[in-house]
Amino acid sequence: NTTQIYASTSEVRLLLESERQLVWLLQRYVDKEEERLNVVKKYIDGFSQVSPGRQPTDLNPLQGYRLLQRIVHEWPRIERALKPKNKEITTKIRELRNHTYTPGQQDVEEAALAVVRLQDIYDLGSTQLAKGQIHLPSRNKEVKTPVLLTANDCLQLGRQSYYHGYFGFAVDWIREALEKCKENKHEKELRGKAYSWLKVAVEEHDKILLTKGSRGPSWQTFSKPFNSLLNHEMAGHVAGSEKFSPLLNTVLYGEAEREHYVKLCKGEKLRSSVMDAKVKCRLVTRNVGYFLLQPLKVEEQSFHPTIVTIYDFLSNEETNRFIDLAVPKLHRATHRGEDGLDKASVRRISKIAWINDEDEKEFISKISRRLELTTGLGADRNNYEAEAYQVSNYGLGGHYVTHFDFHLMTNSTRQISKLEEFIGQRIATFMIYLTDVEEGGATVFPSLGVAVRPKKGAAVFWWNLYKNGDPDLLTRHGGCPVLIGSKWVVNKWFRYNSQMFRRPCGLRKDMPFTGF
Ligand SMILES: O=C(O)CCC(=O)C(=O)O
Ligand SMILES: [Fe+2]
Repeated sequence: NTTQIYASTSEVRLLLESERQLVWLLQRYVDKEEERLNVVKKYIDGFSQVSPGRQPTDLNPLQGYRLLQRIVHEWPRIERALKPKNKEITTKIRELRNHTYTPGQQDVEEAALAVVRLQDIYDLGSTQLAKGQIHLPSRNKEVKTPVLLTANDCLQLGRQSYYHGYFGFAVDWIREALEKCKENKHEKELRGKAYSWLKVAVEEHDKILLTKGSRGPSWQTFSKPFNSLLNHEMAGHVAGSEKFSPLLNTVLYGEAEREHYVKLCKGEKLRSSVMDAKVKCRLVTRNVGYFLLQPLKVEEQSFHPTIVTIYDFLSNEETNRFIDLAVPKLHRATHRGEDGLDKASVRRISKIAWINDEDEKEFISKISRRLELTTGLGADRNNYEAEAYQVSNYGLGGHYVTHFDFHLMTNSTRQISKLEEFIGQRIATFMIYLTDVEEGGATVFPSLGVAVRPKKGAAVFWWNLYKNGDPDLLTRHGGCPVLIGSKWVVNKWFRYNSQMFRRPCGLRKDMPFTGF
C-alpha cells in the first residue's frame, strides 16, 4: 500500500537507508574496480619506462632491473587484479612463462647487484638513479632515462647492497625507499619494512666502520658513521683523504690495485705525459702482401709488457658473424675458484661460447690466417698452437674483475692437467671487440695505467709471458662493468710450447717479448 509509505516519514527513512547501503556498496565496488584497473593501467603506462630506444642494446641497467621486477613481481599482481579471471590474459601470461626463459627472484637480485656495482665503480648517487638519471663518467654528463624506480625497487636495492657488504649504499637505498613511500600513501606496509631495515643497516654500517674500517675484501662503508654521536667520537680518527698518486709498473694487489682499476674504468689518466710521449700510432705492413694493401692500424699502449691496439682488424660483417655464431651456444661463464673448480661467480658476469675451427671452416680459417700474419704466431688449434675462439657477451653491469690470462702455478690445490702441461701457458692474448659500448666496459691494466675503450672491430694484443715462459705479472687486467650498452668480445689465446720455432725463447731469464 503505497500511500502508507508515502505518508510515513519513518518508512521513507527506512527506504532511504536501504538505498544508502546499496549505494555505499556500489561505491565500494566501483572504488575497488577502479583501484584494480589502476593497477592494470599503471602497469601499461610503465611499459614506456622499460622499452629501449632504437635497439635492445640501448637498454640501460635501470631499465633491465625494472623489467625484471615487472616480470618477476608485477606479473603476478596483474594476474590477481584480473577479477573475474580474464581467461584470455591469464592464459597468455601462462603461455609467455612457458615460452621463454622466465626470470626469477635470483635474476632480480643479480640485476640489483649490478646496479650497485655500477654505482660503486662509477660514483652514481642513489637519489639520481632512483629518478632514472645516469651520470656518464667519460662524457661528464647526465643522461635522463624514463625509468622511475618504485619504493619496492629501492628497498630491494638496499637489501641487496646490505647482503653484499655495500653498507653505505644499503642505507642510501632504504632512505630512498622511504622517500618514495611518502609520495605514495598506500605503501604503509612497505614503509614499516623499510624502517626496520634502515635501523639494521645503519647499525651495521657504523659498527663495521668503527671496528673494521671503511673497506675490506668483502665490505665497504662510507667514510663517516650515520649516527651523529659516533660521528663526533670518530672525529680525528678518520684518515684524511690522501692525495692519490699512481704506482705504475709495479705488481699491485688489493686496495691499491682497486684504486687504479676504478680510476681507469672511469677514464681517468694515470700515465704521465712523459710516458705517453713515447707511445705512437703507426701503420704496420710486415712486408706481407696482404697488409701492403691494407696496413694494420696500430696504436702502442705499453712497451713492457707490449700492449697494442689494432684498429679495424675485423670488418663490420666479420664482427657480426662472430656474434651470430656465438648466440646459439652462449652459456654462463665460469671462473676458476680457489678450490680449483670452475664456478659461475660475481667475479665474471658474462656469457661465453667457444667457436671451433670446424664450426665455420672458411670464415674461421680466414680469420686465423690474418691472426698469424699479424702476430707471427701459429693460430692452429689442432696443433695446440692456440685455443678455439672464445666469444664473451657482457650483460647489464657485466664485468670481469682483474685476473691473469695464464694459470699461476702456486702450491695451491689447483691441478694442471697433463694436456695443459703439454701445450704450455697462454703466451699471448688477442682480443677483438665485436661491438661498440656506449659507456663503460673498458679493458684496463691497473699496473700499467693502460685503459682500452671498446671499439667495434678493433683488437688488443699483448704478451702474457717472458721469453722463457715465466708469467709477466704486470699483465693483470680486467673488463670494467658495462654501464650502458652491450659488450661483445672474442678472445684468441696463443699457447707457448708450439710456438718455440716462431718465437725462440731468449738466452736470459728475464727477457720479455718486445715489439709488435
Ligand atoms: O672483456 C674484457 O675487456 C677483458 C676480457 C678478458 O680479460 C678475458 O676474457 O680474459
Ligand atoms: Fe683476460
